[in-house]
Amino acid sequence: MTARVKAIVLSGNGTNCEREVAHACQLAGADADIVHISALLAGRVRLDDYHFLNLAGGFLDGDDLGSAKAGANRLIHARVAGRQDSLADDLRRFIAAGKLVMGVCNGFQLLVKMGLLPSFDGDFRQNCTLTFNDRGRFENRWSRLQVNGSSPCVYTKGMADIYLPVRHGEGKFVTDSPATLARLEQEDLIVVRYADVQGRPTQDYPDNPNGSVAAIAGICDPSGRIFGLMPHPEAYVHRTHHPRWTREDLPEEGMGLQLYRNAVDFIAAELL
Ligand SMILES: NC(=O)CC[C@H](N)C(=O)O
Repeated sequence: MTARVKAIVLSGNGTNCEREVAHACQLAGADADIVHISALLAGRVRLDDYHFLNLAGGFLDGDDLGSAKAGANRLIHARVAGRQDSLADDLRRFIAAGKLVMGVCNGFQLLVKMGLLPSFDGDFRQNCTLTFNDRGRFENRWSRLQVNGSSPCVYTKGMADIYLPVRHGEGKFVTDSPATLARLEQEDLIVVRYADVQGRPTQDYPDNPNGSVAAIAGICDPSGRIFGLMPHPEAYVHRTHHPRWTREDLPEEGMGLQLYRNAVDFIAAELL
């Protein structure tokens, strides 16, 4: 029997996209388990048994303290039952083993607030955040994304542009200093940028829905294996998810699925 790619999708404390993410992983050829975070903390399920960790969108802890902030503290500090390790220790081992982590929307906020992105030198230090949209309200709309073909990102390999929905109140990407932004640019860790109709990165609303600096919609770590983005790839895996599917001639497969396919293919080639 051939080995299968095993994806884990975390749920609980306010996630709401875990079923869509698990479905996308399955369509891409992986086995996918939705696992409540308490099962990991209780030691009933082990991260080690998986190849691909998915942090889904939602409203962790009701966005209290800022989106994903309380969730980040939980993952960093809570001990796994019967062990000295926290989930963050498990996560660091998972990452050191060359496994893949993708965070979408609330999951991206979680990765950034845990310091797992961009983690320039594997230092897991927080130097970016996602804060309130410039318009001061929740934005629910479709976005054009320009893909940086020079980035090491495993997930966007071979892709030039993507069309995906955003749904968030705190999607404005900012850095702690101009030096952090410069380094993200120099190392090509900015993977996707909000773009206008011509496909050019833009600061203008609504094409840039939140006012993110340098039109940043998603970034990766230097290995390209940890990736976070505000738009939702799991929400466009079929033609009928597209807002104009009854009027436009579209391929059967939605553009978001390729990100999951690239992840699963990478794992099959490198880790199985
Ligand atoms: N869809 C989401 O994951 C939303 C993330 C977060 N609750 C926000 O509004 O910014």
